[in-house]
Parts: sequence; structure tokens; C-alpha cells
Amino acid sequence: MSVQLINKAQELLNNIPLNVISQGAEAIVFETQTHPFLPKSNQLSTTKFIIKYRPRKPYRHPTLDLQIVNSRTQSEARLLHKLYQLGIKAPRLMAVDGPNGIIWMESVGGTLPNGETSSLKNMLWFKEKSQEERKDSENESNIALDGEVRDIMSKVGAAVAKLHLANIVHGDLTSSNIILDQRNDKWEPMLIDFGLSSYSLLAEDEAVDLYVLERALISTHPIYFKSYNEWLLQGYERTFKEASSSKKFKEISRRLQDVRLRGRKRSMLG
Ligand SMILES: Nc1ncnc2c1ncn2[C@@H]1O[C@H](COP(=O)(O)OP(=O)(O)OP(=O)(O)O)[C@@H](O)[C@H]1O
Repeated sequence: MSVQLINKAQELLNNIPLNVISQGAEAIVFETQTHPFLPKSNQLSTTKFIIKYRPRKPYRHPTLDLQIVNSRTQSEARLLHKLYQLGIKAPRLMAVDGPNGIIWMESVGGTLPNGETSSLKNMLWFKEKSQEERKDSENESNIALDGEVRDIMSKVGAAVAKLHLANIVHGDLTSSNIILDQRNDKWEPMLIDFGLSSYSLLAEDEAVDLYVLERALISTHPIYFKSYNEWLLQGYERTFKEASSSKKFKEISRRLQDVRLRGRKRSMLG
């Protein structure tokens, strides 16, 4: 992790206390207890915020680099605001500084009983491990007995459907980019990381979103993937039906079959 990048972020953020929670290819994600504009006296000491910082890339032409950082940051921030207006569950935007690549947002999620952060991936691993410990020699389809996982996956499907009904494609749907937030003793999925998101009217793009998530589920949860995906697609279909958009759902399903077929052909050809 580059100390210079962290120092640069500290400098841009007036040296507020920051904790690094992730460093991806494009951004460093920090956690802070400092609100972007409210005084400390107006906040609870336990409240946390997330700062996503896209550093400048020294290997790109400076003018082009500034444009890229600014437009990706602004576009992600605009989407977060749009999702809030549409009532789609995602972190609330608090502040944005496009040219410096900074987005300040609500921190979502919590901690699982095993101490891990409550991403969908960690939750499923946690449930799988408890399931394995309980059943030992029994049939693996016992996972279906866990109504909570079914409920979570169906809600994930509903959340993705709401996004698609608004003609927004996520662009990087994985079980790490879905965070579970605990509300009234129930886990509610929140989508995060809209850095690759865009608007699209093409069923193909929505099908690719579902396919990417499907592949992510296969690789991280190979044993129970089938049930997970089935429950997810049930929630997805139900939400389209409730919105009287069955026709669009059918078109996306048809495209999803094509995308799967193309994916299989590609992997067969290596
Ligand atoms: N609003 C949030 N609330 C809680 N945790 C968050 C939030 N935003 C990001 N995170 C955490 O930071 C991690 C990285 O965030 P994000 O995926 O947005 O950045 P990224 O640089 O695009 O990451 P990657 O390159 O790994 O996809 C997430 O997986 C999550 O653990």
C-alpha cells in the first residue's frame, strides 16, 4: 500500500483521522468518524462514514487523468444520489469532490457473529460453515432449510431488479459488492461500488449484470450456488412482475440464456 497515496488523501482531507479498509485497482476506501460538514457535537461517536478516494495516475497524461478521475467520481456520485431518489438501497451520498476524486458516503453494513464485515460473500460463507458443522454426513440440499439465506438471496434479486427497472446496470456485481445491513433484526442487501455503472435500455446489458453475479457466486460458493441463484432469480422475477414488467423480464431471461451459452463456448475454447 502506497504511503504517498495515503498521505495525499490525508492532505486533501485536512488531516482528519482515517482508517484504510480497502485498496482496489482504482480507489482507496477509508473509514472515518468525521462528517463532511456537520460539527462533531451534532454526531453520535459511533457513527462511521466511508470515503472513496481515486488517486491520480502518474502514468496518464495529467489533463486526461484529471478528466478521467473527475468524470468517474462525479458519475458514481450522481448515481448514488439517483438511487436515493428512486428509493433503491445503496449508501447515501454525503459529499463529492470530483477533481480530487473524493466521494464521502454513508457507511453501510455491520459485523457478522464471526467478526467479519457483513458482505453477502462473508454471510454466505458464515452460513455455509455453520451448516456444514451442523449436518456433517447429511445431504447437502439441507441448506434449503435455512430460510434466512433464501430470504436474503430473494431480496438481493429484488434489489438488482429495482436497479434494472430504473435502466441502470451495475457493471461489477459480485457478492463483495453487496453488503447486508441489519434493520429490525432482518438483513437488507445494499448495493455498493457504482464505479462501473451506467444507464442502458438494452436487455443484453442487464443480462450481463446477472451473468457476472452468477459467475461470482459459482466461484465463491460452488456447492450451494444453484440454490442461491434460483432464489435470487425468483426475487428478481417477482419484482419485475410486481412492476408489471414481465415482458422486460422475459427478454432479459432470454438474453441471459444467450450470454450463458456464449460464456460456455468461450470457456470450452479456452
Ligand atoms: N458505503 C460503504 N459502506 C461500507 N463499506 C464499504 C462502503 N463502500 C465500500 N466499502 C468497503 O470497501 C470495499 C471496496 O469498495 P469499492 O468496491 O467501492 O471500491 P473499489 O476500489 O471499486 O474496489 P474493487 O476494486 O475491489 O472493486 C468494499 O468491498 C467494502 O468492503
